[in-house]
Amino acid sequence: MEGGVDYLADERKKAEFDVQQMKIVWAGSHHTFEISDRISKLVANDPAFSKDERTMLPRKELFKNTLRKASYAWKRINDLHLSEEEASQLRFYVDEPAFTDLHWGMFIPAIKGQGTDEQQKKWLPLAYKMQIIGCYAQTELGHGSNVQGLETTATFDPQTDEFVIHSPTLTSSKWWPGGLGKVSTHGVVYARLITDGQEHGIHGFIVQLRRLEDHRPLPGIIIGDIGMKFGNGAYNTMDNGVLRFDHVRIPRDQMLMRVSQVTRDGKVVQSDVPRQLVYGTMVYVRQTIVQDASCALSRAVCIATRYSAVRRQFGSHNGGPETQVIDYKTQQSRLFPLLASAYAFRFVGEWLKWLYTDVTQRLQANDFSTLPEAHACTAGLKSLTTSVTADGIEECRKLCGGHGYLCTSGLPELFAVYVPACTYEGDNIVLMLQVARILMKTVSQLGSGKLPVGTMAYMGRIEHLLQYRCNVQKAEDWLNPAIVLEAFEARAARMSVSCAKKLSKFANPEEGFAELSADLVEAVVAHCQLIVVSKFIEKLQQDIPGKGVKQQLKVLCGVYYLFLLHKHQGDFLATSCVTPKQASLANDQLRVLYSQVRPNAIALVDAFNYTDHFLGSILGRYDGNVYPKLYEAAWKDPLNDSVVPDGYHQYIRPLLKQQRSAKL
Ligand SMILES: CCCCCCCCCCCCCCCCCC(=O)SCCNC(=O)CCNC(=O)[C@H](O)C(C)(C)COP(=O)(O)OP(=O)(O)OC[C@H]1O[C@@H](n2cnc3c(N)ncnc32)[C@H](O)[C@@H]1OP(=O)(O)O
Ligand SMILES: Cc1cc2nc3c(=O)[nH]c(=O)nc-3n(C[C@H](O)[C@H](O)[C@H](O)COP(=O)(O)OP(=O)(O)OC[C@H]3O[C@@H](n4cnc5c(N)ncnc54)[C@H](O)[C@@H]3O)c2cc1C
Repeated sequence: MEGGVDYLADERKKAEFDVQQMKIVWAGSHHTFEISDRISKLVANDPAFSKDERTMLPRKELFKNTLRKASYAWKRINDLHLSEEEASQLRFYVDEPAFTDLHWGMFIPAIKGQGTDEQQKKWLPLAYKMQIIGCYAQTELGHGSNVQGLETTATFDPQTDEFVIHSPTLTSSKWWPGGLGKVSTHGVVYARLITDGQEHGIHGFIVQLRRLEDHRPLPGIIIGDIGMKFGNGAYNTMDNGVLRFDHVRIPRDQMLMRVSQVTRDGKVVQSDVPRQLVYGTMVYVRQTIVQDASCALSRAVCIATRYSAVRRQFGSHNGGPETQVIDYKTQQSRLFPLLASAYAFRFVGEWLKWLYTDVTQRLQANDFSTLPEAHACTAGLKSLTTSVTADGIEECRKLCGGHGYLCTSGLPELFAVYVPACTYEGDNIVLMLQVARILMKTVSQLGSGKLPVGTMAYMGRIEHLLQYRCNVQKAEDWLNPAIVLEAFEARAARMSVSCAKKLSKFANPEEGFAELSADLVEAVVAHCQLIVVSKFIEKLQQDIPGKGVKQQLKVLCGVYYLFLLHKHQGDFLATSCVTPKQASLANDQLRVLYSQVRPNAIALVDAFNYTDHFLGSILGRYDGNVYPKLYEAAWKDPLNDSVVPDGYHQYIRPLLKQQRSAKL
């Protein structure tokens, strides 16, 4: 068989819904669809943004190429007078981690969130025009998760009205900040504030790192790249850096002073905003990471789904074509839950963006009441969605068999770029434990008359949820969203209450928390899955136009929650939320839903509207023309530049000769 063009054309004819309308649902609105469609094509059609050789370039060339692309992207953004939204879409579709991610994604938000109006006025215009380039320098060699444990010091010198930034130990060296190693001129540096010999916790400081004239480090600053990271190409386009300070002086007004101020005489004055706002940039980025999870997962799923329709293996009858691997039930049971998860994460990401916007507006009006909810949701959902996505990309690689292991499948690089999302912006377990603390606090306050709010509101019905009995009697009952929601609520509530009961037996609550932390993480997973399920169900209550679109989303929603129910049936059974019979009925219904996804699978991934450039995968090509393109690409590998490889005369020939003479 030559290529698979016909298979995908046939597949597209099977779709039972309006794909164009689904594209709009996926994008979020007509407006965002129009922008992302236009900008993704602009990037795809510009050879300057080609990614073809990325996995083959040595680090120095790779990095220089990233600089070239970033600078060209900036030129295009200015030449075309792109809006902020269009510019960020352009950077997204260029699809190459770069210092610009940290400049726009963390340095600017840190100044916006933690700087006073005056500081914003001074620094933001420079940053917006990229007259300075910034990074977010928090993590150190010795501490990342434990932010309170950071060792860099910022000591106020009242004589000169300056802070002295210093790295007192090797472990206090800043280590990991993206964009720091080779590019940033400035950084928001997190350090321990000391005035008059007293410590006042961790604060952010704007520190110039390199001279604007010749890019050399300023006196007292040692700076460099931390070295190669996992995978070819992948995150090695980023200059994650190391930074040490030897008594570097900065003016007092370069401490970000929205949360606390240091006066001319060295007094620390707390403003009325909570100190947790120092962590605000992380909350913002965690929220964007949840949105990004649906992008990364949908990309892998798009590749694996298209290839599964092209690939045939076994099952030929009377010389007819073999079976498309997508028709194997095992393939469907691994692939379709990931497809459903991509949609689920899209909608929960949309909701989280709304929540974050709402919290930001409240903060501006000095209403801090929803900050704990924002922290819990961003931390929990960041952990859940990145873990599922990282595992999901690897599963998609396996779903593509041997060819998935080739760099030209796009999957190895996608995995290597994506997998640190489980670590950066908060290690997933550390963040889950943050949510666990909030859950336990909520449970402990249940009798006090203080009603839980937001995503914890279901805990307010604890008596009912503890007595709940699921009344599913036949498989189709599992299509009822009210039944499903209650089952997920009861499971999450019972797991939390069970942890709280065990905790209460410890004389020392901290000891108990440490001892039970693995169980607590499981309760948090149940709570976060409930959030995702409930936001998917809420989405279905909206008016969704387009023939068959809502119906397809209903099917995907069912796949999402029934797959979770099946995978975690141990939880549901152990907490007596469902009986073994009901769990078995759920699985029967899940199989029915898989067969409803099957004819629509290709159209459902087409709805992501990804260009071949963005997908970067021969297996995931829109036209399905896989084999000729794989064959063609092999010959482009530098190893095939010559028929006889370099090293033949030195290593192969002597070996063969030796074996020949041994025979003789
Ligand atoms: C279509 C769309 C596409 C979009 C595309 C966009 C693309 C996106 C891609 C993004 C790429 C990003 C590139 C990578 C960047 C990586 C950057 C980093 O890693 S940078 C480095 C990232 N580094 C990390 O993430 C470090 C992780 N570690 C931490 O965050 C903290 O150390 C800690 C939270 C674990 C503990 O902190 P500690 O101080 O010991 O705190 P305690 O436990 O004692 O709690 C005290 C109280 O505070 C509360 N609270 C806590 N946090 C927050 C918060 N954020 N807020 C509010 N509240 C918070 C807590 O609940 C408690 O409340 P209460 O009980 O008193 O009421
Ligand atoms: C690609 C990449 C980019 C990054 N970019 C930046 C950046 O731009 N700026 C920046 O400042 N930082 C950056 N970081 C650093 C990143 O934020 C930290 O690595 C991250 O927060 C995890 O911290 P850690 O390395 O200290 O992990 P550790 O906390 O040392 O984790 C090690 C292990 O210990 C476990 N563990 C730790 N604490 C606990 C606990 N209390 N209970 C149970 N288990 C625990 C963790 O689960 C993990 O398994 C980046 C990191 C990466 C990988």
